Formats: sequence, C-alpha cells, structure tokens
Amino acid sequence: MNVAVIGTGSMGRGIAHVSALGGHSVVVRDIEQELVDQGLEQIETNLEGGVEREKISTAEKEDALDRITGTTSLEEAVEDADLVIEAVPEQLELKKELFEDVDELAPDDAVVATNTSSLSVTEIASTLEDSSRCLGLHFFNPAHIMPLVEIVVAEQTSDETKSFADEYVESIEKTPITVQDFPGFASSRLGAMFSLEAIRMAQEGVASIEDIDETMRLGYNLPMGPIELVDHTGVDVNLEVMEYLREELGERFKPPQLLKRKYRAGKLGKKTGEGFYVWEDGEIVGVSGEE
Ligand SMILES: NC(=O)c1ccc[n+]([C@@H]2O[C@H](COP(=O)([O-])OP(=O)(O)OC[C@H]3O[C@@H](n4cnc5c(N)ncnc54)[C@H](O)[C@@H]3O)[C@@H](O)[C@H]2O)c1
Repeated sequence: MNVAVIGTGSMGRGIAHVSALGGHSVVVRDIEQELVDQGLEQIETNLEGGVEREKISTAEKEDALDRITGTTSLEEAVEDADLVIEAVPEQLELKKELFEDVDELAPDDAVVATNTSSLSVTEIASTLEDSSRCLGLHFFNPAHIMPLVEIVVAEQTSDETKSFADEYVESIEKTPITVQDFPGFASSRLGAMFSLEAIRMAQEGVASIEDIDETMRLGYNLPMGPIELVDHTGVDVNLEVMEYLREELGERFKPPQLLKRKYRAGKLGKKTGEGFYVWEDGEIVGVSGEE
C-alpha cells in the first residue's frame, strides 16, 4: 500500500520507518526541506541500529530505505496514498487545516489517520467530507520500537475503515488495541495522570525526581519513571496534552508549575538535551539544575 506520513518529527519518522519495513511505499512530508532531510537521515540511522541489534538484515534495511521518499509538497505526498497518517504538532487547528487540504488532494477513498495523543479524533474527522474514512492511529515513542498502536474509533469511523486499520497495524507487526474516542484514549489519560502527580510530588519536595522515578521503576516494575517519560516524550507535548485533558476532563489534569517552567525555559527534554534531566547522546547524564 502507499502510505503518506505528514510530519517528520519524533513520531513521523518512526511511523515511516515501520511502514517501510512492513513492505509499504512511503512518502514523508514536512514543511521545510531541511526537516525532511533530517527525518530521512534519522530513519537511516535507526534502521542501521536495527541491523546492529540484529533485528533486521542489511538487505531489509536497504529495501526499506528504497521504499521511502521525502517531499515538502503535500500534494506529492498524498496524491496516490491509500493511507495518510498525520503526525504534525498537537494543535487542533493545525490538524484540522491539514485535514482540509488532505481532503482536497488525496484520493477520495484513502483512509486518513491522525496520530494525536489526546485530541478529539471525532472533531478532526469532521473536517473531511467523508469522515467515515478517518480514525486515530496512536503510535508510541519511539514508534520504530514500541509495540503498541491504539486504534481510536471516532463517532463517524466506518467498520471498513476500522478493518483497514487492523490490517495495516498487523502488516507492520505491531499490537493493536481498540479504544473509543474519549479524551486521552486509554494511554495518554492514564500516562498523564502518573506524570502529573509525579511532577507535583517533586514540586512539593516529597522526594527527588530521581527517587520518584526509581520508585516506579523498582516498585511497580515500569521500564521508565513517569518524570523521565516526560523528558523522553517532550515537555512541550506533555504540556499540550495536559492542558487539553484539563479542558475536557477537569482540574485534576492541571499542568504543574514546574512543568510550565521547563517549557518556558525551552528545556523540552531529551530532544533539546535538557528537561528534568540532562541528556547526552540519548542517555541521562544528570539532573537539570544540579552540578
Ligand atoms: N512525542 C511523543 O511521544 C508522541 C507520542 C504519540 C503521539 N504523539 C503525537 O504525534 C504528533 C507529532 O508529535 P511529535 O512528537 O512527532 O512532534 P514533533 O514536533 O517532533 O514533529 C512534528 C513535525 O511536524 C512538522 N509539521 C508542522 N506542520 C506541518 C505541516 N503542515 N505539514 C507537515 N509537517 C508539519 C514539524 O515541522 C515537525 O517536524 C502529535 O500529535 C503528538 O501528540 C507524540
């Protein structure tokens, strides 16, 4: 199938990677050539990592790379698409505008999916003339490694669209769970609650951020603590999600001041080298603000 991935940030590049490995032809689109190139380079590096870890062969890596092209033209990206997956920033208006353009430029029967972490898929879908072909495909970060995809069924999603999504998720060897379109789905709602409370606890001085994370790793057997997870997924992305959940579900999702402070300082986590922790080459090397 032809897959168009819109946005080559943290998520788009992983979605393109797994789609190409799944045998699909992939076009990635971003707004500037430099961003497209960065995305393609990172996909190559990640595929190379897969070869080094003996997850894939060199031939599989090369075949996958041959199946991916990049462009800044939305038209070029979607004109032959069977499936369009949107992975642009978590802003409702931006996604709705993009869907309007996709509606004009993509084939009428293409399935159009959003990778939103929390926004209303039903509202995004409503911008399409035929919104029955829309649903959420919620990947997890890093998308080329994490095995889960939440299939988010909007109010308008048809059974045919849902079956198409099931087949696609199977083709890329991920595990699907099906969730109805309620704010934060199953994952972001629970995940945000963990991270919110952990940051509030750090703010109140209950324990250090390292000890709070260690508690959840060792006491609850999580692979990563809830504050480290915020750095990993992006302070900005988490703040946007929490603000949306607060609006939709109430004050229990109010973002803590400490998170806002990190955001205002441009300390967005792993991607900027500093958030709650200090990062080097994708690893934690210290705690932000400590010598
Ligand atoms: N980061 C995560 O952990 C995570 C996990 C699951 C889902 N998501 C969701 O995935 C989406 C993308 O998140 P991300 O972390 O990859 O963001 P990101 O900021 O890393 O990447 C977004 C990319 O989209 C590009 N972009 C902006 N407008 C565009 C347009 N009109 N057309 C094409 N590209 C455009 C930006 O230039 C950027 O490269 C968001 O909805 C987010 O909530 C994120």
